[in-house]
Amino acid sequence: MLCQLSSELNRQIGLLIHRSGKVEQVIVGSYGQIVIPQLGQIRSTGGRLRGLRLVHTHLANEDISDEDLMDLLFLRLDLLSALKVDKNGLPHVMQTAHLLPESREGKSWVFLEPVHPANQVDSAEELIVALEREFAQKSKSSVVDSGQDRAILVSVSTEPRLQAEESLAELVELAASDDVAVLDTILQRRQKIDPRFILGKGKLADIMIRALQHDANLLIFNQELNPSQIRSITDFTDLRVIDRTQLILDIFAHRAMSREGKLQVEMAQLKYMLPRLSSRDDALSRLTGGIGARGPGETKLEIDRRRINDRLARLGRELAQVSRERYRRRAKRRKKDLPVLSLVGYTNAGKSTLLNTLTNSDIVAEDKLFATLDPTSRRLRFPTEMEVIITDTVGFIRHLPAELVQAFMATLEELGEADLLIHVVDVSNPAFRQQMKVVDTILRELDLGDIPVMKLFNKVDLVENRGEVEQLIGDEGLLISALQPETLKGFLEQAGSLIEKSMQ
Ligand SMILES: Nc1nc2c(ncn2[C@@H]2O[C@H](COP(=O)(O)OP(=O)(O)OP(=O)(O)O)[C@@H](O)[C@H]2O)c(=O)[nH]1
Ligand SMILES: [Mg+2]
Repeated sequence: MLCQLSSELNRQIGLLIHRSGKVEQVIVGSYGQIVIPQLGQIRSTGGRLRGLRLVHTHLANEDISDEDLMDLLFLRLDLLSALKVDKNGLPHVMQTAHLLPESREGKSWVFLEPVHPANQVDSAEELIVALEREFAQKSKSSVVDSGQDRAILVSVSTEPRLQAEESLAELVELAASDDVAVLDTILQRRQKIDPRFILGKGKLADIMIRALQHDANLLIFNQELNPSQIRSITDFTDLRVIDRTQLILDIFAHRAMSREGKLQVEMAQLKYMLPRLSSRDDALSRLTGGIGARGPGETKLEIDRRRINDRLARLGRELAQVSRERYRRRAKRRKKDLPVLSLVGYTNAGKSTLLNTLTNSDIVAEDKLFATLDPTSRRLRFPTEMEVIITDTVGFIRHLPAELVQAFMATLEELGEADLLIHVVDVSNPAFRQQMKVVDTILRELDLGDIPVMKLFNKVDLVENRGEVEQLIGDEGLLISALQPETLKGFLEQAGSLIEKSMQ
């Protein structure tokens, strides 16, 4: 009957069929194609596939087309069948394609043997159940914790390859630091970045396939996305989409311990959200699911601009209060007139570890980016009996979100009181030169150019060719390992005499 009607109308007709057998939609197309309407509301089975299969007619004896396959892919249809109609309006042959849990020869779909509908003996329902099971098995092995976000990281870059790769590697670390399971990374280098989708539709389709095969629920982009980009990519892929800034903000939201830190992070999150509120729609509500939703997230849907602005004003006042308190504490410390030595450096360079080793302390130091958010101070006694205050600070990172720079300005301002800055560098990181540049730039921006800086090249125990590194560094700084106290002697001597000089 489908074929007959289709033939009489001279238009393709399609049926979207639920697994229960119920026909969900009848779609009437043109002679050459049908357009499937938005399926948002129909999703019901909760599996990896959509729970709908499409059976539609082809009038010109054409095979399943690329457009058909795109529908199969993007709508995650259970099956897609094309029913060829002959000149008399009778069914002629049926072609069927379905998605694969694992790509074969670069293809993520496969065709079944074409059959005449009258000879169709295989059960579509059974095939779909088997497919679902395979998808589930394929992704089960890598599921660590069902509550964990499972992400594919995407970087579209105009930078040279090496730099783009390093930057993506850093995104992987950021994600891991936020307890996100990284399933796959995609790096694309382009001359120009697509303003709507960031990357080409073909590549986006590729990402879709991988997301489906890995059972990912999140896409993390290495560049900042504007609200409409988030929306178009979300609509296109049906995945939650966030950018690097949101990821960093989320890490900060997790880590902030002190009242001041918490206030600062909330402020940064709200500031980031504010311009993105203009398109009050799905794009935002999707953000409430996980990353990007912590901190001020829960009531996001009802919050309007004014309430955010009110909240920001209040946070500003509270922060001012907290900084006054901190200032008083600092003044007290100053009275004792102990010299201050501040550790600065790229995140994960080993600042906290060094402070621990030097002062026999036990502050948090771990292999995560932004382990330290709240500044910590300790007393340190030099072999010469001189006593100083040593402070640990939040680590720096390239493209530090502007909102965060502002938020942490107050904490970083304290660096202005340091008598000596210790720039800790992770020399075992291939990107250490670039990381140093980032730190230098931020120090300049903070107007700390006048304070003497001493460079410590840390983690030398991880370096394979020590001689080479020694040559590379020359007298730029000292090679140390924060884990090996015996390597710190030279540092203590130099720092001691530098401070004594500066005190005279
Ligand atoms: N092998 C080795 N590992 C080190 C050394 N110094 C630090 N680490 C490790 O590097 C990781 C990061 O150290 P942290 O002290 O937390 O680094 P940080 O600079 O305070 O980092 P943030 O607070 O995130 O900015 C930890 O896992 C440390 O154990 C070192 O000299 N050698
Ligand atoms: Mg630290």
